Amino acid sequence: MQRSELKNTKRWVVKIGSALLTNDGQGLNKEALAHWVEQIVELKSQGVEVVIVSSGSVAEGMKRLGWSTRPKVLNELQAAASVGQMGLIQAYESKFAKYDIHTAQILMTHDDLSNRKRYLNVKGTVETLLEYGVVPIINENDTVVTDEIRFGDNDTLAALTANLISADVLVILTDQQGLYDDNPRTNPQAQLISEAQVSRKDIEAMASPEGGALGKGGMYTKVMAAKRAARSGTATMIASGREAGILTKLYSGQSFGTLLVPDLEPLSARRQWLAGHLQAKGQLVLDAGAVKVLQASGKSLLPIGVKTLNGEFQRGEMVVCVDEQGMEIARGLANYSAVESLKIIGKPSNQIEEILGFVEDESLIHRDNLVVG
Ligand SMILES: Nc1ncnc2c1ncn2[C@@H]1O[C@H](COP(=O)(O)OP(=O)(O)O)[C@@H](O)[C@H]1O
Ligand SMILES: N[C@@H](CCC(=O)OP(=O)(O)O)C(=O)O
Repeated sequence: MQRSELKNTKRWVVKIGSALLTNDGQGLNKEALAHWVEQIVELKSQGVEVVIVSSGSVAEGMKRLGWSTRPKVLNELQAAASVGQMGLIQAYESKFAKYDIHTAQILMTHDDLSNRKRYLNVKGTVETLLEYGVVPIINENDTVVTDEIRFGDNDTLAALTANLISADVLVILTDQQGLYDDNPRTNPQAQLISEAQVSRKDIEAMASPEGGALGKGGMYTKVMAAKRAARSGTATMIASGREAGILTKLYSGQSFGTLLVPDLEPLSARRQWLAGHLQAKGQLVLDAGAVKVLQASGKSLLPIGVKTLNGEFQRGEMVVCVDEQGMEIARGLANYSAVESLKIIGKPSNQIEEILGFVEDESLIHRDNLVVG
């Protein structure tokens, strides 16, 4: 994708980060919010469907409750989120109402998306809202998630949303001009990267997880979000929400921010869902031969190629496959529970029946349920 092609795109996810929305902690910046709404209305008039992923509930809640530092206790964070979400949605709803556009609040958790039925349900709802010209406004359902299962940052949620609706473009608006070759907060000499292929390994190292006082994930989660978004062929742009008219400038192909081009083969819709299924229940450590086979041929993973395993997974649950150095190679759904798998790893598949007394499949993970990379 080139910048000049952006004006032919039809479906955008726009993520607006906490750092930006709240001017790094001064409560919701309603003037700026009105300006982004105005631009989204302009995009809609050009035929672009837009979904907003908006942070800011915790920051706005903190301001409403008179708290000056982000609480560490989960229940306090959740309380702030539930208070602040009211202000956030109210602000979007009232700004869009001026243009006779309806908004819809969608609060999601990772749990919702990892359940296939609920995932398809959310997808259907968002697509229906878009058909009716409504602007869905998505945030994490902060009040119900616990530390272990929360996304935390909204970059990941925005990328999964882009996968969910096969968006053409994911725009991540933040408080910097884009991705720099080093954190500009700590290195004033850092240079802006205007464009990069998403598969470039060095961009991860440039992006630090250190953000501002209220942002979560820094630039690292934005680069990882771009990689994730590329699974649905979605191009990502990281840009400054402080730049006047940024969304319409990007749409018209002007060179602002960082364009991360999806140069990887898009995955099928089901594989995207599988890959986005973050809650792995276990880990399989593969030998070098199995690593090679998975990477080169897209074949199923046989028990003989697994050296050890960790975790207490059941049949059908997600497991991560790593090499002997601990690097993730693939992830997929296990055909056998951890207890059963322990008995058959390192063994040829024709011994499964003798060992377990039954055979679910000759593979530990079938290729249809396996996502490599
Ligand atoms: N390589 C980099 N380029 C740009 N910003 C970076 C980089 N590495 C880290 N950052 C930091 O990431 C911050 C943005 O992330 P974050 O604070 O989480 O904001 P948001 O709430 O918009 O997600 C920037 O303010 C900057 O300090
Ligand atoms: N769900 C949280 C957002 C978390 C967050 O700050 O994310 P990010 O904007 O990616 O730094 C909120 O609304 O406050």
